[in-house]
Amino acid sequence: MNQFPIPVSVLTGFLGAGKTKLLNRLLRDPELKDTAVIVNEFGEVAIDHLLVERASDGIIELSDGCLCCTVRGELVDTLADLIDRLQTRRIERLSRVVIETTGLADPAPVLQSIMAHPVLVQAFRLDGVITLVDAVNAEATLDAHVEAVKQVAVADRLVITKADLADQDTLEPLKRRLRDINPNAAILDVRDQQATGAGLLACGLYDPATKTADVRRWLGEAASGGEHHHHHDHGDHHHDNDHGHAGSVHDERVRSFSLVHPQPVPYSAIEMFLDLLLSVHGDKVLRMKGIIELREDPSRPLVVHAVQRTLHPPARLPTWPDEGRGVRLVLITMDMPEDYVRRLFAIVTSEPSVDTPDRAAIEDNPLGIPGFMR
Ligand SMILES: Nc1nc2c(ncn2[C@@H]2O[C@H](COP(=O)(O)OP(=O)(O)OP(=O)(O)O)[C@@H](O)[C@H]2O)c(=O)[nH]1
Repeated sequence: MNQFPIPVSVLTGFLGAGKTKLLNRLLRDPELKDTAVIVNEFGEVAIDHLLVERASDGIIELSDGCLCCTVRGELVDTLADLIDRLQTRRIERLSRVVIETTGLADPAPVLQSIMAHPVLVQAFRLDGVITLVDAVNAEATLDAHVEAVKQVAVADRLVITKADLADQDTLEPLKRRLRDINPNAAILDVRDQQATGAGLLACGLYDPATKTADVRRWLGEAASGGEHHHHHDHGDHHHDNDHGHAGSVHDERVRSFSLVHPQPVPYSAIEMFLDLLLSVHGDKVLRMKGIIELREDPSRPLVVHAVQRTLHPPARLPTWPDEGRGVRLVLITMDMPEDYVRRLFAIVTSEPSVDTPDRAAIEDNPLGIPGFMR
């Protein structure tokens, strides 16, 4: 019997970053047996022989257009078709799906099309986003294209390619810039030993077998509890390296911050927070992940995970991955009024805060929170 839900990895990265080359290598990895790869063909980008050879094994290529827009419907059909093939035994087993997006794509709509689909969400779970960053061109690409910044911001893993071609002095500043945009993603070099199929693709947001370490990693500093962590607060933060890579105007729009509450909360409070946050400012939430101690069932943490407006069905972990308890949320946002988010969080977790209405008042009138309509 096939195991559901099937993990889906999204492989992204700007034009020519090396997605196809990496995918071809990974497909030779025995750990990626029974993996289906969905590649969108765009323009003249050809699929390597290896992919073509494996086509009879259930690899499905999208025929035209860009995944994020015109092929979006087709991606959903393709995933539905995979499930149909499994059920009719035309495919024996499917252990993972990898979606390679076009270089120009904003990955969020791709993720959303899976997570928001009522049927697909039962069969698939988003396992993670792997973003390739071309060491030679990344700085210029990040300066010029907000899509590239978003690709970095939503990643669970950042994989640097073409370091063999790059001036070695540029690598450290590039890594610093990536860490500034996305402090919680692991950064690897594509030549690293651990850049294997499992090492790269299995991000394990929910899988009880692997997720422990990952929950710690993606929670980053929030996992150590207590202190709010706040990136990009200091205007000169980008200027403190020797090479003057100041980060582009796009970088500045991306913020990563944590919300921490030391106590368990009722499910209704978390539900209200997420509802209000995602309905009003959902398109500014590039990514949100969190682990929550529920008052109703404190021994099994709730893992929540959202991409823009879409909240993935929350999962329960059998045990806590570390010492931390309470609520820890990490948000990666673009153009988000952070103050609003903090106030909303303080209200629903009923922390007293100057100038904010209390929770009962919010339940009566959510429009009463300052910043709600921004
Ligand atoms: N030297 C070197 N070349 C690389 C590396 N990764 C990719 N390349 C080369 O870069 C070119 C582009 O690689 P692809 O794998 O086609 O890139 P892609 O991201 O799939 O490109 P698009 O589909 O156009 O977005 C190819 O010629 C690769 O051989 C690397 O780490 N080192």
